[in-house]
Formats: sequence, structure tokens, C-alpha cells
Amino acid sequence: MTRPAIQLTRVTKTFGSHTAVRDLSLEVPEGSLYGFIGPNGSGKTTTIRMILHILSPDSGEVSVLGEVGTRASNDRIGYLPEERGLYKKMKVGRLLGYYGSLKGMPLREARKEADRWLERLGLTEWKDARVEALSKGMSQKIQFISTVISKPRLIILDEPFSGLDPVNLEVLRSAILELVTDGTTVVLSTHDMAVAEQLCDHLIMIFKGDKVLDGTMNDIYGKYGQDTIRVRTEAGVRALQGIAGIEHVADMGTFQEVRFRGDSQDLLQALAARTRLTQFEETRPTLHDIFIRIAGPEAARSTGDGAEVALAAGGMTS
Ligand SMILES: Nc1ncnc2c1ncn2[C@@H]1O[C@H](COP(=O)(O)OP(=O)(O)OP(=O)(O)O)[C@@H](O)[C@H]1O
Repeated sequence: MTRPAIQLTRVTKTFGSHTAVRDLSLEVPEGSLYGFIGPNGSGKTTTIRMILHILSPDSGEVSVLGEVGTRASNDRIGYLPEERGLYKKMKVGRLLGYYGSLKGMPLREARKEADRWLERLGLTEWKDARVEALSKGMSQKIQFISTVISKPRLIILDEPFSGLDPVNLEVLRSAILELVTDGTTVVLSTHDMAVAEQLCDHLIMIFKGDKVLDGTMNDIYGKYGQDTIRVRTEAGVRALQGIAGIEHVADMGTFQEVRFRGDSQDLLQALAARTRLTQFEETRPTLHDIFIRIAGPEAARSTGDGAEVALAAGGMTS
């Protein structure tokens, strides 16, 4: 078996009396696209900082690209932090060449690689612009290039999609997938479970410093099966009010995801008697729903995806 790119063994980190990460063990296989997910403040960034040796754990062991407890492997790691910053007065092309050479690339090669990436991300015409002239989305893509330009074996991206419009999100998404196809290991930290769901092949879910789920997407979905019904009706969430057997409803706005105890045909009939249906589909639960099931209703309030609908006695409130 090949060595994992990252291995954490029983790692704990506290800040004063607050435990940010508790007894965390984790293995990120080489070549995987591993999602670190969890709501704000759950311990993702602290975990990443320990992987990068910016922080030392209070206890436990951190091994990255085969090296235990040293910073030596950092040249082989690309890190896109959540708090971003670029030298504003520098021109884009020069800046990227500079970042590549900082990571040990010959300048000519770094410039060539910068040109390739600028073209790949639709930014060629901005090569001679100063960073300060770029829009937020453009500087985010430049920061991404600065992270990947030196072809690190391991790339850690903290919320890489925040603030990107759907077109640029797609551009970045396919660039990340291409890196993984080429054998790079990518860790993607995000609180957006829908993004993680679309992209990752493995994931770890962290909540209040504890690992609550870890595995391949196939294992995770296999465990939860197809026990969710996606419903789209003219009446919206109100159509579901008071139907016996409904255990949980997540209202996604134009559609609802329903966990139903019993024969789904009974739900179909009950709905058809009340409203016009445009979708009724048995499907697997979303990651967000799995997270709520594991972490409890309190966790629902700490995430932004989908509104939880509480079932009152015989009815619902939203
Ligand atoms: N340097 C620090 N000093 C004190 N507390 C800290 C420090 N860094 C993190 N924490 C606390 O540890 C907890 C975990 O924070 P962390 O930044 O790892 O979460 P996160 O999952 O990355 O959240 P976000 O998505 O908001 O970035 C939080 O309660 C945070 O306030």
C-alpha cells in the first residue's frame, strides 16, 4: 500500500481552555481529493495549520508526505489560505514568476507555467496589469495560480470558491479536478457541503473539534442509502404540512427534501391529493442532511445550506 499524503494520529490542539481539535486521527491517501467540511469554527483551519506545521499539536503526531513533525516538506506543499493577500503594486505575470521561484522553480520555467495557467483560467490579457486593478474573483484565481504554479504534490485549499461567480467557480472546479487527475493530492476545506459533495472523493466532517464522519463518498452514501425523497410542488413546503410519516423536512426553497417513514407511495398519494407535483424522486440524502443527522438539530443552525423545518404536533413551522 502506498503511504498516505497526510496522516494525523490522535491529534489534539487547545487554545487556553478551548479545545479546537480533539483526538483527531485522519489519513489522506495520495492522489485523493479530500474534503474537510464543517461549519465555521469547527476546527478545519486549526487542523490545516498543524498539517503545515504553523501550529504544533498539544499531543498526537502529524506526518506529511512521509515526514513527521518537521517543516521540510513545505516546499512540496501548496497552500491557499482563507485570508488572502497579494502584492498589490506588482504586475500579475511578474508576481506569479516570483512565487514560482520562491518555491525553487527556475524563473523561466515559472514564467512559462504562469502563462499556461493564466490562459487556462482566462486571464492572459491581465498578465501585465497590476494586482490592484483586478476584481476580487480575478485576484482569487491569481492566488490559486500562485498556490499551484510550482506543481506541489500536496495542495491545501481553504475556501477556494468563496466570492466566485458560477462561471469562475466552474473554471476553478475543473482546474482542481485536472490537478487530481494528474496525481496531485488536494485537500479542500469548506463549510459549503454542496461544493464538497460535488467534488470530493473522500471527506472528513468536523464539528466543534470532533471528527463526526470520515471516509470515501461511496462509503458515506452507502451507509445512508436512498432514504430521502425530493419533492417539488406548486404549494411548496406547506403541501407537506401534517402528513403522517414525515420525519424531517429540509426546505431548499424551490424544492424540499423529505425523510419519510413508510411507503413512499403513501406520501406521493397524499401530496397528489393536495397540490400539483412537478418532481417526486427517491434519492440519497445530501451531505448537509447527513451532517444534521449526525451532529443534531443544533448543528442545523450553524450551517447556511437549506432551512430546517421543524415538525410541530400534526403540523409544521418554517
Ligand atoms: N489562535 C487562536 N487562538 C484562540 N482560539 C483560536 C485560535 N485559532 C482558532 N481558535 C478557535 O478554535 C476554534 C476552531 O477554529 P478554526 O479556525 O480551526 O475553525 P474553522 O473550522 O476553520 O472555521 P472557519 O470556517 O470559520 O474558518 C474556534 O472556536 C476558534 O475561535
